Amino acid sequence: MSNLPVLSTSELDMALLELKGWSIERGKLHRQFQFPSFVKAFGFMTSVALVAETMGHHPEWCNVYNQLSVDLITHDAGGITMNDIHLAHKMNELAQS
Ligand SMILES: C[C@H](O)[C@H](O)[C@H]1CNC2=NC(N)=NC(=O)C2=N1
Repeated sequence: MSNLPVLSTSELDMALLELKGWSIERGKLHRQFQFPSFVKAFGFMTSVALVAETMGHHPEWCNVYNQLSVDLITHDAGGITMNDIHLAHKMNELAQS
C-alpha cells in the first residue's frame, strides 16, 4: 500500500527532465525498450522483477520478442507517484548495465 501523493503535472514535468526515454501516455509513465534479442529482454525483465519485488512496486509491461513496453502507475494511489519515478530510474540503470 502506498501513502505517497499523486504527482502534479508540474512535478511530473520536472521528474521527466531527468528520465531519459520516458513520457506520460494515457496517465501512466511510459517507456518502450528494445534489446538485441529476446533473451536480453527477458534477462532485463528478470532483473527488474527482483527490484520491483523488493520495492513492493510492480510494472505493467508487455514483451514481444526483443521489445518491451512498460507503463508505471501506482494503483493504490490512482496515479503516478514517486514510487513510479524511482522504479523508472532503476530500470534505466539496469538497461545500461
Ligand atoms: C499489497 C501490495 O504490496 C500492494 O498492493 C502493492 C503491490 N505492487 C504495486 N505496484 C504498483 N505499481 N502499484 C501499487 O499500488 C502496488 N501495490
